[in-house]
Amino acid sequence: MDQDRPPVEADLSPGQVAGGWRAGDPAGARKFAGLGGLPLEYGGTLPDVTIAYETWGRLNAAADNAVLICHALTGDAHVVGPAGPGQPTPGWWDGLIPTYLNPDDWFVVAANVLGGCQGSTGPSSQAPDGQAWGSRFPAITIRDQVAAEASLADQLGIDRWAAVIGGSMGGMRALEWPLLYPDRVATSVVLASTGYATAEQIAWCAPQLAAIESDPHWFGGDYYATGKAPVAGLGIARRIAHVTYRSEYELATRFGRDPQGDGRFAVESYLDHHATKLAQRFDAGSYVVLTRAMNSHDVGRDRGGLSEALSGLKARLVVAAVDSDRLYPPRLSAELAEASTGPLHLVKSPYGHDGFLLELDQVGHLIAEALIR
Ligand SMILES: CC(=O)SCCNC(=O)CCNC(=O)[C@H](O)C(C)(C)COP(=O)(O)OP(=O)(O)OC[C@H]1O[C@@H](n2cnc3c(N)ncnc32)[C@H](O)[C@@H]1OP(=O)(O)O
Ligand SMILES: N[C@@H](CCO)C(=O)O
Repeated sequence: MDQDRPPVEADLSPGQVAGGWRAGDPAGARKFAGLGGLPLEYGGTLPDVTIAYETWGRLNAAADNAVLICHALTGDAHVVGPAGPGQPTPGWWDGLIPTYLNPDDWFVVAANVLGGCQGSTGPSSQAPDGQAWGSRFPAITIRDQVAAEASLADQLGIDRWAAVIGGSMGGMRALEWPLLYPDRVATSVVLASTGYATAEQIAWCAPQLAAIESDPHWFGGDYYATGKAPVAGLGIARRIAHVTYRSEYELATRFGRDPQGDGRFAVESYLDHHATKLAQRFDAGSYVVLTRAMNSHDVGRDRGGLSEALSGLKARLVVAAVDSDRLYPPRLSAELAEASTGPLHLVKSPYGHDGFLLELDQVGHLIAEALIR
């Protein structure tokens, strides 16, 4: 089998989850906050919630220099790196700190999202009975994820964020923050995101969920104790998703119809590579839970619709779209800008949705400008 193709079976060592971090792994720069029970939007309370986070800089005496960075679907708290012993990996937004967010000025916080697999409570975490939550992990929403971040902010002594910044799923949280907590956010920066998951976004997620859930090693979500993991299904999900993260133009000009010696088109090999990489670092259960949370996203829910929800927004909203983004097309960001009566910023990029991660100079300048008080 080609080494870039995820194996059909992943044999795991005892206690290991394919991808993802587990208690006992080196924490590196990560810190952990025990939040206790978290009431959930759909009802019930998730007990013993832990949120993993990293910080850069210091909270000033006025506690008015705190900035929250919200990661996207497969990101984590490690925005930039390396950041210390046991943390050799680069971050997913390397260069943002200190170039555009100087820790001499700002206290920057990034948390692994609720439902994730990089130290925060998710389906691979232990439930009170000592077994992994697995299929028992409750359905969560973007609002639940923001509520967990608010509880973390309480623990850190942050009453109000100078800015909450995020792209894609992180942008959903950056948008929900000032709606759930109007007095706790000065500025929200929402990148390559939307006010609600559209039919097409939900549609792209459907085959991804089906791929994972039909993997013979999924076991209804309770694979954690089996010694196997649904890496084939997760890899298929990533291949589908990754095409939506890039533009047709980029794929055409970068890969064309180039064949490889092994019979694959270059673009097939590229997708295989990303599938393998994700399966090595991410938990399929978290992928499912977080995908469903994104599908639930609708800031207009129980608030009279999008325009009504945004009409009373107290925070300043900075909205930016990537001009070549086919997953979160600029028209969705334009709706946000219009409803909040602000401008729509366009990031110029050939890369598509991932442009919010790759066009660091444009995005960094936007963030730095948004932070000018
Ligand atoms: C260290 C960590 O894992 S931290 C991870 C934390 N989370 C995240 O990063 C999530 C957000 N990140 C992402 O979504 C993506 O990684 C992005 C947006 C940063 C990727 O953006 P890009 O820099 O454009 O990478 P790109 O899509 O071109 O992929 C490059 C990889 O494809 C490989 N590749 C390129 N062409 C081919 C090909 N024809 N066949 C096989 N592999 C290929 C490259 O060798 C490279 O491999 P590497 O990443 O193992 O070094
Ligand atoms: N490449 C990003 C895209 C999701 O918006 C991620 O994997 O998190």
